[in-house]
Amino acid sequence: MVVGLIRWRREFPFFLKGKWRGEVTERNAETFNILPTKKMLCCQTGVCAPSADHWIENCAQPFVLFGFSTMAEHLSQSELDYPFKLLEYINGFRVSKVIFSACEQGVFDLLLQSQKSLSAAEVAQELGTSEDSMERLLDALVGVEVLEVELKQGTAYYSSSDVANLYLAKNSPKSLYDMIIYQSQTIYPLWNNLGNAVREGRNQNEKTFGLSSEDIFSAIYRSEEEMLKFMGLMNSSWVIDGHDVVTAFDLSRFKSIVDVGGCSGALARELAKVYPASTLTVLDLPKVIQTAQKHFCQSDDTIKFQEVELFKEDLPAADLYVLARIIHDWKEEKSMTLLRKIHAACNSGGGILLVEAMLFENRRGPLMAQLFSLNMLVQTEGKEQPPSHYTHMLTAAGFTDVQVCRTGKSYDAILALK
Ligand SMILES: C[S@@+](CC[C@H](N)C(=O)[O-])C[C@H]1O[C@@H](n2cnc3c(N)ncnc32)[C@H](O)[C@@H]1O
Repeated sequence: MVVGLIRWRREFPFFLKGKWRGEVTERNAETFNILPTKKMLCCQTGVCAPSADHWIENCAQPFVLFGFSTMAEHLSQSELDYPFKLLEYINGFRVSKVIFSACEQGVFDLLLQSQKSLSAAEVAQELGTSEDSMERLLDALVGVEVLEVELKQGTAYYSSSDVANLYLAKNSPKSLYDMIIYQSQTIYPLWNNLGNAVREGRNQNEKTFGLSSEDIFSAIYRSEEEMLKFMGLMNSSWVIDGHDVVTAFDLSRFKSIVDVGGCSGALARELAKVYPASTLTVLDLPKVIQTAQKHFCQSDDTIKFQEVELFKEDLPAADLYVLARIIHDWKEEKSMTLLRKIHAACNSGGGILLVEAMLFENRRGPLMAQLFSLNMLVQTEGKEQPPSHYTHMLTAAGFTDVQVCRTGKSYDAILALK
């Protein structure tokens, strides 16, 4: 038993909500440096943590959840008595579907707009659904703590939680609606063929959508509607993760920044907010740039867009190249070609920032990155990697001074210099 962690748990009520029921054993303590004096946890995989306080404030909570709750080999005695966590995982797909379905039906938007709690009959009538089915859906949403319920004279009245209003309502500035729609309508069918992907070792675009598994972006952009949905997915990630990623390092010395494969421009906008003295240019395929300009541009945009076929055309010179979720799409040789090309185009004294969900070196997590890697299997030709792998690739492409920063959220950053 590790005293430091027990103290830490007492101080963070979040951790006591019953989400994690495992004991800390010597073995799972190995995954982290546990610092009893600081009463905090820190990853031991060679990453930078600016300070203990930074970890406590910014990193520790989700990090710990993913780290500890997924180590099957470290299941505690209580988990052996009754497999709470295992059952939660086994039913995880149902929880996802409850949230997906409620978003698709417009439940969260209706509850936000109504300004008062509504009965299942009222929600069903407004949304044109079966009353009994809607009541079950609303109850399940209460169970997963995104709705609240109150009984008045035997009738249940449902209202949104703050979390639902902020992240699940379609028009909230922090809405994850587009992410949910893509997960529900594209990722979920692909994951239905996960077993096949594991057997065959390749993506499931052909089996799922009848499309060639060779050209991954032709499959992803198979129609204008699919392209918009994918771009919406990419866009919504940076609404919640963008700030942490762009402030992982001080990038203010790079006066010209190019976001390579920058899609809707969401991450470039975050960079522009934090580094207003730098110019920001988004490079992407012509049809993506045109769609970004048509559907994602904002009136106060300072970012520029440029159509480039990354593997066929020259790249513009710049001080910093940002590659967010690019390397994880491709086979190693193709990624190396791109990294070498960027190194050649980069101004001297410039650099490259890789943004990816990075695996732990010891292979024990984070669960989110492990799941993303399986997602790369079913949809692309790439995979997620630990920092040492990216470091090796960057060094082989000619970059030096590689620094890694774990944000403690879904995406991490690596900066290297020319
Ligand atoms: C996984 S997405 C990442 C998007 C963005 N960086 C982000 O993190 O939100 C990969 C991006 O690379 C772009 N891309 C793929 N192949 C490309 C190519 N050959 N030339 C230019 N861009 C390409 C895609 O259009 C897409 O925007």
